[in-house]
This record gives sequence, C-alpha cells and structure tokens, in this order.
Amino acid sequence: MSENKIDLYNLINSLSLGVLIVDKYGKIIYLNCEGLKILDLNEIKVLNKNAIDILPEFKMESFLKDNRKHKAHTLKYNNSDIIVVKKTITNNDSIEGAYAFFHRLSIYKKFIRQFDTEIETAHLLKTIMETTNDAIVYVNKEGYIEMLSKPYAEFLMIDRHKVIGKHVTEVIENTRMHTVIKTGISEIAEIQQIKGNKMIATRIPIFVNGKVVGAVGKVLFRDIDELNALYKKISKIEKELNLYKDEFKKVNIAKYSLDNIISKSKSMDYLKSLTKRAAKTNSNILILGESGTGKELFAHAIHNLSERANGPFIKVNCGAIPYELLESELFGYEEGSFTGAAKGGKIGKFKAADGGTIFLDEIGDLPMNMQVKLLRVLQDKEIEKIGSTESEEVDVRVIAATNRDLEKMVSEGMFRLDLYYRLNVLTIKIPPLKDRKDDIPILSRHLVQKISKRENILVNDVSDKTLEYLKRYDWPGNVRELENILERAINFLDEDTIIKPEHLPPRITGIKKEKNIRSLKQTLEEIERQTIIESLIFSNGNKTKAANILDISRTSLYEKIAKYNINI
Ligand SMILES: Nc1ncnc2c1ncn2[C@@H]1O[C@H](COP(=O)(O)OP(=O)(O)OP(=O)(O)O)[C@@H](O)[C@H]1O
Repeated sequence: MSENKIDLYNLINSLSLGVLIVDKYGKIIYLNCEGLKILDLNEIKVLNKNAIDILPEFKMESFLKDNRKHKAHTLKYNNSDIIVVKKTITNNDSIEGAYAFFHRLSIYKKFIRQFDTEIETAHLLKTIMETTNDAIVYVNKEGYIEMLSKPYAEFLMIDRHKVIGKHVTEVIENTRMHTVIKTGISEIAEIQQIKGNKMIATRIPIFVNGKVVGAVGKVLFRDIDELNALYKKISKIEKELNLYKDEFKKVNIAKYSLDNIISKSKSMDYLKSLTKRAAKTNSNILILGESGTGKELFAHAIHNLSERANGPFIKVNCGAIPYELLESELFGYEEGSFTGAAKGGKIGKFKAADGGTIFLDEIGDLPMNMQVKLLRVLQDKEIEKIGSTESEEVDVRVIAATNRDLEKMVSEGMFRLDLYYRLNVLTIKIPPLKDRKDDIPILSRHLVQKISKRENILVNDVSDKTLEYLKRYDWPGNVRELENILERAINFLDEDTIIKPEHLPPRITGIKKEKNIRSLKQTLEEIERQTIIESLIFSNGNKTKAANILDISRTSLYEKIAKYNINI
C-alpha cells in the first residue's frame, strides 16, 4: 500500500463513523474500525469477501449496477436502524467501486435532540439577555462577544448590536474574560475599573465535556461606592439590631434560680425537688399560692432549670393590663389594623417569648374572651396577630400563676374548665409563710442582707427576740410582707446595727404585749415618733413637706424632732 493510501486509511479509521469500501465487483476492500464496531464484525471475516454475502442489507452490488452516484437510506441490521449514505468512486467516468458512510440512527436522533436543546437554550439565553437588569456579557472560546445585556451596553454607552462579534478586549475596559477562557478558573467578585468606576465583576468559564467553550461575565454592582454605602447602612442597622437584641435579652431574662429561693422547711424542700423535675419537661405549669409566697421566683427558677434557659423569659401580669389592650399585648397587631396602631405593627408577648417561656401572672384575672383565645394558642401552638389573616407558629412554654382559687372560679363559671386543665398539667402549690415558720429565721436574715445592701445601711443581724416575734405572726402578706417589715425596721435602726423588737411595728410585737402594756402617753408618743420618722422618710428629709403631710406647723415639727431625738 502506498504511503498516501496508509494515511488515508488511518484518517478513515479515526472517524467516528462507519466506512465501507467495495471495488467495482462488490468485493469488500475496506471496513474501518468504527464500521466493524457498529456491525459487530471481524476484519478477517469481511475483507475480500463479497458484500452481498457478508452485508446483503447494504445492497452495494445493486447500487453499483444501478449506476447511481449517490444514495441515502436506512436499513435494519441486527435489529438496529442504520443510516447509510452511499457514493460511487469514479475515475474518468468509469465506476471503480463504491463507499458507504453509516452509523446507528439512534446516534443521530440523540444529536438532533441535543441540537434542539441547544437551540432552545440559545433562545432562553437570548431572552435573559434581553430582559435582565444585570450587566452580563457572554464570550465564546476565542473571546469574541456573543451576547451582551442591555443594561451593560447602556452602562458602557455602546450599541450592543455593533459589538457582537468583536473581541471582548476591544469593548470592555480592563476585562479579564479572555484570561478566564485560557485558565478555566472562575473569578468571583473581583474589582474592575470601568470608566472611572470601580465595579465588582464575576467571571465564570463555561465547560462542555471538560473543555472551555466560552465564559459569562457579570457586573454585580455598578459602582463599589454604592456597595460601600449599602454595606455601611447594613452594618449600622445590624449594630442597632444587636443593641436592641441585647437590651431585649437584658430585660427579658429570668433573674432568679432555685438558689435564690431561701428556705429550710420540709415543705419547701419537697417543692424545690418537684420544681427541678417539672422544669425538665415541656409541660405547662400552674403555680398556686397566696400573694407574696414567691410564685414569680419559682417561675424564674423553672425557666432557668429548663432547656429553654437561653431563650427569653417574658412576664405578663394579666391583672395589670387594661382589658382592651390585653389581646394586642399578648398576640401583637399588624400595621394599620386599628386607629392608633403603631407603624410597623407590634409583636405580642407570645411571639417575644418564642423559644422560651411566658409567665402569665394573675391568670385568674384573665377575662373570659381572652381565656378562649389563650386556650386556642395552647392547643394549636399558633398565634394570630390582630388584623392578620395568617397564623404564626410559636414555641412557647406557659407558666401561669394565681393567688385565686381557680377551681372555685371554674365552679362559679368564672374560669373555663378546659383552659384550667390545659394550664394545670403540673401544679406547684406554695404553702403560705404561716405554714412554714421554720423558714422565717433564714429568710429574715437573707432579706435583711438584701435590703441593707440595696439601701446601703449597715445591719449586722436580727436579734433572737425579734425572730421570736416574727415567728409568732401569721404573715397574711407572706414573704413580701416580711420583706416590707424588715425594710421598715432597717429604716428605724438609727445608730443600731441589730434589728430588735422595738424596730418592728406594734402589730407584730403587740401580740405578746399584754404583760408589758405601756402607759397611754408612752404609746401615743411612740406612735408620734414613728409617724414623724415615716413622714421624713417619705419627704426625703424635706421638713416643710413633712410638716404639710403631718398637718402641723414647721416649728412644731422642729420641736418634736428635738423632743424625740430624731436623727435626720
Ligand atoms: N423563698 C424566698 N426566698 C427569697 N425571697 C423570697 C422568697 N419568697 C418570696 N420572696 C420575695 O418576696 C417577694 C414576693 O415574691 P413573689 O413576687 O415571687 O411572690 P408572688 O407569689 O409572685 O406574689 P404575687 O402573687 O403578689 O404576684 C419578692 O421580693 C421575692 O423576692
């Protein structure tokens, strides 16, 4: 075989297309590698054999006989459809043989499908370029512009139709699109100076079958100053937001833990261990107890012991919020939902407590219509702002407290039974102070320390005698009353640093006073002295004001201060 012929066969062999060559008698003289593969044949079996015997489906003999120059058709071979294009080989008008190019039809169908998809994609791309608000350019693998979006052209102040087909370096200042094509490496958010503006450009190479076929460039911001201004604005807002978040956290945290609940009695020990267990669950908790027994302290402690400890703790005093504001306080409202509604609306306490605990104090004071709404929230775990048609999910644990007899209220139709059941999943009933008098000494000493620190008054102790009196009293106002009495005593201390019975009000020390009854004059003088001291405390030492309160003249007040040796 001549060298030219070998080259030619090598070339044909490398084609991904079947090639069959027959001489003028229809004898197979060549079938290339791809052809053998498509037809699943062996070269030895076919070479120099008559095509009519080996490949009758190709009808090479009849093609030669018919003296046709060119024919394209499909045929069936081993159950696959083959597409064939035949041509005669001529030399000075005489037929020397014929060749056939062939392939599986399915391959062409795939090409056609791909082609259709490419047309569709190109159409899509064109539409994007026509309608986008972004500055986008698409270049081919040589760096020539194929597409340029309208905003980009406007920014560059060029006619975009005129630049299509031009090399990107001729059109866009400081471009690196051609480099991206070469390196195949994306460049994200790089600064590019165009027409004196610093822009942020992103360039992405497009790969097909592992080869770069082009690149897309996008200008993210027209001008970096715009971005800087935006960034400054965002970071300012972010700082403000964090400040508010911190403030919100500071205000809405549970300050007290179980350690802040001072006690020595067995009943309180039991309650504390119950609290620990209850806190770990996610159930609603009802805290019952007379006023001043420490219900709020327990609510704080439960939150702090629970898995929600890092979430907000929001307290709502149901009895202190005016009836008409309760719903908006609890659930919030949308902007413009009623006259006087704040701009931007308002988030309610339930939303504020999302991920944490809401403490509904004085739940017994909740009006009936709100009881219905609260029940719905507890059932569905969803809230609906006033003026909103959509409900919002909230993840809140409810701790409710009251000093009222809820069961009695239920039987009187003042409190909904279903709500009572929902709230009363776990109950913590705090005994009144009179039923746990063992707590009084330790509590008194703790409270004295707390008050003396707060008031900056030195107090060393509470005398045993005083404690005796304190233990004898029944404390209808519970720990809060004890705290008030001790605060009052501290203010009456004068030079003393130990709280003695004389620093307590008569209603407490008077209990066992029968044996020691003083004269009427002495008693009246004691009352007069204390009243003067109280008026002076109230008026912050302002004697004119104190005299007015007491309804006596200033001179008379001065005389009495001197008489009773009151140290202002
Ligand atoms: N065991 C205790 N240890 C320390 N301080 C206590 C204890 N019990 C109550 N106090 C204090 O007594 C005061 C009243 O407590 P708290 O407000 O928790 O009572 P309450 O039952 O929620 O009252 P109310 O029903 O009036 O809302 C608070 O100053 C609290 O710190």
